[in-house]
Amino acid sequence: MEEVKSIVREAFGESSNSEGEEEEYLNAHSAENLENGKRLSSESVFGGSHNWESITEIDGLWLCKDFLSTHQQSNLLSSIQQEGWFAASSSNQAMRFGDLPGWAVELSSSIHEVILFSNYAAELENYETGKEVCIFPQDLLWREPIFDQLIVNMYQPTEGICPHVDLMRFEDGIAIVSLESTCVMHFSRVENDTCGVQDPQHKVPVLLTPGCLILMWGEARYLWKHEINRKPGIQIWEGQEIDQKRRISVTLRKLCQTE
Ligand SMILES: O=C(O)CCC(=O)C(=O)O
Ligand SMILES: [Fe+2]
Repeated sequence: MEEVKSIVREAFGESSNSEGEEEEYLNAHSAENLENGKRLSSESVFGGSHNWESITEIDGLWLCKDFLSTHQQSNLLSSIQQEGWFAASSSNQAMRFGDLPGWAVELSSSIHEVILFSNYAAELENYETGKEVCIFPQDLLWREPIFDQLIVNMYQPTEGICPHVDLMRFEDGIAIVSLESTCVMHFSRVENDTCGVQDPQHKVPVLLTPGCLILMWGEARYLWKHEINRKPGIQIWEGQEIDQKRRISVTLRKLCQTE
């Protein structure tokens, strides 16, 4: 708890409030509602309020549906468009390593800030309820830079991505921002011969809505494959098939250090 407070102080400056007032202020502004470790609300000093959902079956998988406002989504889309990466119809993916475009650096900072506040809210909840909740581990949050690799994917309505675990040349801690078409991402456990009891067909669906952010770390990053199958008949949510349109995703990762 003290450690988190000192991190928040380091990032946002020393509060002139007394200890009690500071606690009261943060309680009022950052922690609201946690049901069985599944939902968490936090309001940052930047005025944004964010709701997080943990996918209970998968450790290290968090979804923030309201990460980007409609306005922020259109700004992000126009920054991507201005890169001119998708001007040729043959091109549907762009990758950058090291120095990322300004808008991607800003996006990374805003992911960092939102997690920082939400982790703080989670710590307050942990403190009060005795439950352990962590949206993104501190060592990943404070690495420098937080992300140094970017992939922007543009998918036409029936296109998606096959089941995979992201390459081991990337560190733990992956963030994906989803834009345009809503879709369902499915997670399936990496096959493991030593635990043959698991149903190989079992898939965990996660609804990605425009402007949402997903975080994958730990088990979610290493022990689960993720995929998006947008072929007819697969994109079903609550019994309804979701109409598929063009979709753009922004994936941020950190390359492993090579010595
Ligand atoms: O488009 C997405 O949301 C997923 C992208 C992805 O999984 C990847 O690039 O490794
Ligand atoms: Fe991936």
